[in-house]
Amino acid sequence: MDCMDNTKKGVKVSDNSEIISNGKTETMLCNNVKEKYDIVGSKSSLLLEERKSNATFERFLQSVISKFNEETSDNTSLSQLNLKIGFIGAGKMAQAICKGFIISKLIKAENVSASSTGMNTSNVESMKNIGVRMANSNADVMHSSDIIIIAVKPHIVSTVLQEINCIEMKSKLFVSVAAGITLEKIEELLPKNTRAIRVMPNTPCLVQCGASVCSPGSSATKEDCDMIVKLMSSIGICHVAPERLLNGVTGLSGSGPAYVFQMVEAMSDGGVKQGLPRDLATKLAAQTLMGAAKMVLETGLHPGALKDAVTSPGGTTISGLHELEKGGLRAALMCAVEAAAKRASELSHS
Ligand SMILES: NC(=O)C1=CN([C@@H]2O[C@H](COP(=O)(O)OP(=O)(O)OC[C@H]3O[C@@H](n4cnc5c(N)ncnc54)[C@H](OP(=O)(O)O)[C@@H]3O)[C@@H](O)[C@H]2O)C=CC1
Ligand SMILES: O=C(O)[C@@H]1CCC=N1
Repeated sequence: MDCMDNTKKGVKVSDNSEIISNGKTETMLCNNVKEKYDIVGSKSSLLLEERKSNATFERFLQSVISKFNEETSDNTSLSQLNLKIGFIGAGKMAQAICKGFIISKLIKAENVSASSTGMNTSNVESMKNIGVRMANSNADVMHSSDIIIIAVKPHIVSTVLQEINCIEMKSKLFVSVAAGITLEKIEELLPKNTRAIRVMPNTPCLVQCGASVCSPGSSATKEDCDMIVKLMSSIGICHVAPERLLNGVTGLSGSGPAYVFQMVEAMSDGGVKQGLPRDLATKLAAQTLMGAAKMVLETGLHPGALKDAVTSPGGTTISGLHELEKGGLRAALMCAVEAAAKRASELSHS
């Protein structure tokens, strides 16, 4: 979606599968309007000039500012709800979401509980350190929460849902982040008409830069979906999409951080081979990836156009790009998304 277009609001999964965001400005890394102004106004101004007049730029800034104000008041009203959130599973994804919510100040740590097997004491300690109450059982989490986030491995989901099925859950909203586990399966394992939503998040939720997509179940209301979009948007971006796209989302943004971590590691290795100290090489690699990603999001320009702007005729970059082509980087990334999506689909049938 073009970042100039901040006028779309509301959440819906339309019949023709159009995906509409919550209207939040799609600049994950900038929660601060001043920062947005600085970034758009300086670093990428040359690129912006190619496609935007000053008047358009002003409109863009205005929309960013009003969006920021709207988001702030939205978050305030949501935090006033004093929502009680429970995590069944206290591992990597639960911690990323949970810490993200607490850092965003949308949810108070004292309103969060979590359960786990208890065997991984570092998970327990990590949750306790951020002020989350570790419950004695999954049932305890259920009783003390309005929204229950299922964050166990996919093959454990059935066991957990069967275990808690006996509890009164009319007033509860279920959110599953488990890869591949369909809403049909989740709804089948819960009492009829239970409100459920599937979300595919990613670990950068921890640093408010998550990319999430959610699909509402058959009994979830628009209000339920809006609430989850708002919650997940407090820790990144969140779109609503038909469930049939979720395996693809899993292959792209769910698993994607791992692909990028490998790229950072490999680029850092390249720097070290050129004699750079490891710390500096890793920092430069990560900052370069972040900066490039931010330019895609902030300018709305095609990544190919941004690539061309780095690449001087007969210069250094084209030599590097040629090597990436020879190594099949683009095909490898496409295959990675495809393979991970296929695996998500297998999980739904296992
Ligand atoms: N990691 C990621 O990047 C992403 C993960 N997901 C999904 O999130 C889910 C969790 O993955 P992840 O956080 O990586 O996995 P982890 O292994 O880190 O966490 C799983 C958690 O479930 C707990 N657990 C296991 N059995 C039970 C049980 N019977 N009752 C309660 N808790 C239990 C574990 O307990 P203990 O702490 O004792 O081991 C652990 O805390 C998966 O379904 C995955 O598909 C989705 C998007 C991204
Ligand atoms: O690897 C996995 O199965 C999970 C789901 C998406 C990211 N991690």
